Amino acid sequence: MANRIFRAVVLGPPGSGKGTISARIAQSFGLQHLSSGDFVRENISASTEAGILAKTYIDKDLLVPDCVMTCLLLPRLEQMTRHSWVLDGFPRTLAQATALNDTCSLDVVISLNIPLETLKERLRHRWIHPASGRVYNMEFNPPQVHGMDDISREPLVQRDEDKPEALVARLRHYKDIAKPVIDLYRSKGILHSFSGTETNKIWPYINSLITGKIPEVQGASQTLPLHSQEQ
Ligand SMILES: Nc1nc2c(ncn2[C@@H]2O[C@H](COP(=O)(O)OP(=O)(O)O)[C@@H](O)[C@H]2O)c(=O)[nH]1
Ligand SMILES: Nc1ncnc2c1ncn2[C@@H]1O[C@H](COP(=O)(O)OP(=O)(O)O)[C@@H](O)[C@H]1O
Repeated sequence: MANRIFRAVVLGPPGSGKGTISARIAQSFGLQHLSSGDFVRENISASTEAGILAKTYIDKDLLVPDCVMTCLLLPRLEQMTRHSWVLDGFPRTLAQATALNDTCSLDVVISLNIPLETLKERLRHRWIHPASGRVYNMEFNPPQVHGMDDISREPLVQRDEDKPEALVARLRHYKDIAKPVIDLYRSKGILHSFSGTETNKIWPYINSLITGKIPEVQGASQTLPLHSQEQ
């Protein structure tokens, strides 16, 4: 468990492994894992005002507007001033990065550079358990029982936005809006970029980066829920 507050953000296009790597960071270092996609999906399931609004954009394969995302995310982060966390999926735009900057300071920003063909292939095989946000890949981390979540045994689904026809436009759009965010964190001196086609090969480098940033971390710690609801 970290002895001081530590905050990391993981940036990357859809399918780059933000969720997978953030879950490993959370588990290895005892941090909370916060996922913007999960927040959005929770709000859609709960039919909150923000969730209903967000769904109208997601249904059109669009990003949720900055003001909706910041209203969803920032109050949660403000409640977690005494917790260390790793955040994936936010910020995605410069406006979100600026709003985050006004709320808290970050120790590390990890940017994942994964080739386009690899992203397409991964997302084609990505299946999720909607209720928990648990993510599977039919090749990389298949479920124990085909098509079923390992814990609840409920059916897995493929998200509409992961279907091949929606993918290329999504990935192109990511590049355009991510550049100023990456430039901002590079100028602050906290950006660390990792390239490759396999999460398992990138992971040791990320692990050693974070170990170096929080030397007081006592190695692998307790297992936490991957998609934490903690306040
Ligand atoms: N084949 C393969 N799949 C991976 C690898 N790393 C992650 N995945 C899978 O690729 C998909 C996208 O990963 P995810 O963490 O959801 O990416 P995100 O959209 O950036 O959060 C998921 O189905 C993962 O299980 C890898 O190294 N190889
Ligand atoms: N920071 C954000 N800004 C705008 N929209 C977001 C943000 N995070 C999540 N969303 C919306 O929720 C959807 C699902 O998010 P996520 O699970 O992070 O998907 P992926 O990593 O596959 O893009 C996104 O496609 C987008 O519409």
